[in-house]
Amino acid sequence: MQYDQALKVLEEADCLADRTAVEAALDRMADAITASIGKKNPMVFCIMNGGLIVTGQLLTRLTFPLELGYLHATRYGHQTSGGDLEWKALFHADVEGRTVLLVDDILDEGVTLKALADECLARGAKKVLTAVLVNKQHERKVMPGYCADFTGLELPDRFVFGYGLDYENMWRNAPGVYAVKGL
Ligand SMILES: O=P(O)(O)OC[C@H]1O[C@H](OP(=O)(O)OP(=O)(O)O)[C@H](O)[C@@H]1O
Ligand SMILES: Nc1nc2[nH]cnc2c(=O)[nH]1
Repeated sequence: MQYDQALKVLEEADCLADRTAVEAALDRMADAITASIGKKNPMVFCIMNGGLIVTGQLLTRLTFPLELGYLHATRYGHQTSGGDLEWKALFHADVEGRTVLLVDDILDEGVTLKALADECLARGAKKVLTAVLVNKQHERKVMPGYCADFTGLELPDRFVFGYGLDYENMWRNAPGVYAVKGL
């Protein structure tokens, strides 16, 4: 996307959660995560690329011992609807017997998070928990009622960007969660 076009996208977008709202959501998530697994010496996995900012900002709020790693899988690319999940980076850590926390930007249909959680369990993780900044509200989940263990924001069924979420690979850096005009 060209520079001017990208500026127009942000200008015309609807801000669904500004920086203050996102920060408050991250605070709430961190408190709930700490209460749940603060004493479990968990392995935390950032789901790349979208999970980068949420994971980073969440981690500075988690003041207990943990190990950090990343997984990379994608199913949207430049599209606004998902396809087959493609692994970009496979496991490089041993999760056997461990408590695992997967952190991502969004749970839309839940295909990505469920596949990664299933993979952790198949590799012997003792418990797998999931955390997302955004849950998109609709009835197309991978299983009825599928949701993350820790959710920051419940947002409507629109294509969103910012705080790690991209629109055509741009604006992951936008300082809020925005919905693309018309999408
Ligand atoms: O719940 P789902 O319908 O599976 O969608 C959620 C996934 O989609 C996005 O990833 P994407 O495939 O766009 O890759 P990216 O993280 O590199 O942007 C997002 O970061 C989630 O991982
Ligand atoms: N950037 C972005 N990625 C997604 N992946 C699944 N849903 C979305 C969305 O609304 N925005």
